Amino acid sequence: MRVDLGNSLETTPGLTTETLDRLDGRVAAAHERITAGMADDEFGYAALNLPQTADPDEIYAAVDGFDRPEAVLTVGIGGSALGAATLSKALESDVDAYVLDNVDPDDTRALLADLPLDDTVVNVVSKSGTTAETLANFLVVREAMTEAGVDWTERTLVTTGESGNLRDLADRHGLPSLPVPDGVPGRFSALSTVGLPVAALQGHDVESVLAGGRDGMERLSGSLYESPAYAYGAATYALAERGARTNAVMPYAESLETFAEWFAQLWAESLGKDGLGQTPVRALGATDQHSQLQLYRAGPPDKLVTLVRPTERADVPIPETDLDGLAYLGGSSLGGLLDAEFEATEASLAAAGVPNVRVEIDRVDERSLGELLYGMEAACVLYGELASVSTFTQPAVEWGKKAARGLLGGGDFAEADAVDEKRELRVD
Ligand SMILES: O=P(O)(O)OC[C@H]1O[C@](O)(CO)[C@@H](O)[C@@H]1O
Repeated sequence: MRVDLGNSLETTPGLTTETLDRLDGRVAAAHERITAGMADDEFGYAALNLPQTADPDEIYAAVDGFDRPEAVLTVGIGGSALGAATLSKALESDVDAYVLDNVDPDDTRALLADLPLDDTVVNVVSKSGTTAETLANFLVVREAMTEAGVDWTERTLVTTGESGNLRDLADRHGLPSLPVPDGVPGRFSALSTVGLPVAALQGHDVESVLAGGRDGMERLSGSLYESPAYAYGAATYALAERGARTNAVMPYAESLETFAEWFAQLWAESLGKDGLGQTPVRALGATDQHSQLQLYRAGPPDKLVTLVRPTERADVPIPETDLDGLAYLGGSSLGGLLDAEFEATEASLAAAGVPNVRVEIDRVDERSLGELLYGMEAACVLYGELASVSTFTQPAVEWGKKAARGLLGGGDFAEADAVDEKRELRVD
């Protein structure tokens, strides 16, 4: 993973090399805190040890009991689904990967109708084992399998904590199961038993993903000038402090679209605390040049754009053409056009004084993905240290969970009562 901060200097909002030099002292102190937390496997900081503590053999052993399936369906939500989804979106496989991480009846019905239920492994993941959406979806999937005459106990892998509904289910039915890593919040668990089983089922090299994570670990240092992850974390923090309250993450690769979704949870749930934070926007290049770029260039000066690309990619030639005006495309290639668009967008933002940061990986493969995921996790931890927020908790999400549970009769919660007090101004 390589980071180029050049287009965040002298922009609006913007940084200077003096700013970064001053910040580097705080990065050194933050790095000391981070490494101490890693050394003690402290809650949260333990996530940054995963490339060394995750055991590929444990993951392979858990999935080896399944014949190579036609499809794998992940039933989970948030960090329990997005790490696996990022890897399966990015890496090609002849095992189709699906994710059920919402409770939309139309979508769920359509998905179950399409799935080869007798040749699908259901990968149900919940750290807590109590998340309503995940458990509701699992009950629906289990019923669908039963109605299709499929023995769901033969096709289900459970990844969950030491206790809870899912652990009880796995124990009761003797299901293959994996633990979740201790002290790791879900959004930081991609490089673990949470995010890697799908990659193993799809035939990807889990050890290479973890090796990429170790590459990222080795780059952590006491200076932002020596660590791409810390450079990104420090620059995004300093830009937020100066008004860049939005960070549009815009990968120029369809295979990295879900990475932007994974990043959004990591950034929002870790840093959105105490009235602070930086709003992650999921964007995609070149598509969103024709959708959001107008706002990024000519809207309020409150944004940073993170442009991500692989520097090596397979390509597709654009045929020569005799169509007037299109000759410049003929003989080029789609990858060449995409890279030209990347560089043009980057320059376009700079010309408008909009801060943007370039993040590049060699190619979209297991090792580069492992390093990218690890690098963004480390960047997030550093940002949290600099901002002095509680990076590894997410208390604000609990209110809504209690309200929904109360509305469904799952307990007596004041939050559910508050739903009835909604202020109305209806326009029918
Ligand atoms: O893995 P679990 O416990 O089902 O939680 C799923 C997701 O829900 C959250 O706890 C937020 O509600 C996320 O932090 C987490 O990734």
